[in-house]
Amino acid sequence: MVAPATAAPAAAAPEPGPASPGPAALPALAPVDWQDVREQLDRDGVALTGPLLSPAQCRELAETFDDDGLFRSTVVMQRYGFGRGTYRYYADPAAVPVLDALRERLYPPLARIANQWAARLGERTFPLTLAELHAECAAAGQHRPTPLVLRYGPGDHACLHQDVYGDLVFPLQATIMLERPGEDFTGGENVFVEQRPRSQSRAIVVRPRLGQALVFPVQHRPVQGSRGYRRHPMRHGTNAVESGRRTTLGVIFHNAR
Ligand SMILES: O=C(O)CCC(=O)C(=O)O
Ligand SMILES: [Fe+2]
Repeated sequence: MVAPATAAPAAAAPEPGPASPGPAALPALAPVDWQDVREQLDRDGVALTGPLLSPAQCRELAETFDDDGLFRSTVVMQRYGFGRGTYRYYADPAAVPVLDALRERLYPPLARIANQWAARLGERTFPLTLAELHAECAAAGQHRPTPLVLRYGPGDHACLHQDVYGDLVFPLQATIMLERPGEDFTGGENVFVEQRPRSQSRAIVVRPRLGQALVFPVQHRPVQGSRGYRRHPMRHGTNAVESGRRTTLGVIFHNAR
């Protein structure tokens, strides 16, 4: 179980930013304690940040769900056996300022964690800018943006899955809670299952609050064993919503084929 992070550590210095915060200024993103994220990932396989987005920014993003012009495709999950509920892929994430700022600012610290994992597992490393990652995706035939907004009503849920969209997979992703658990909806917890080689799998349940991000592995994470690091495959999903409306933002960094 991951303890809910509520307040930013007092010692975190604010990042320099524009004097008048516009929608893309993300003043609340500054105090992310990346060392804490790293430690949570190492310990639990999943990390919960402090609030990254203001309630107004969450509302703005949740409202994008109803703007048909913003999306390249819409997936009704029950049609594919993915669960129940609807998600929509943004046609151009850069056209949504809060989303664009969020992924640009999450990517470099996540790439540093990804590269530490790569060293542990003997895997490839990743560039430190999203533009370079996307250039590599394009060279691999992966052109389509993957950030998405998901909406669930009562009974809706997401089956356990991995967000792999091609050969090039950036190993970490984030999900941001855009509504208030306990107020806007009940149920709908984020669920993770970690497969432990030659052992029983472990389930993790997390309840992010409004504006908080969950950071977790797309496919697997390195876990220290007696003879070096081993891969623990992980899948994620969403428990059924009991009441109300639940909207989240999914930020996957690699593009799709
Ligand atoms: O419903 C959720 O919060 C999980 C969404 C998800 O699968 C994702 O962000 O990749
Ligand atoms: Fe997902």
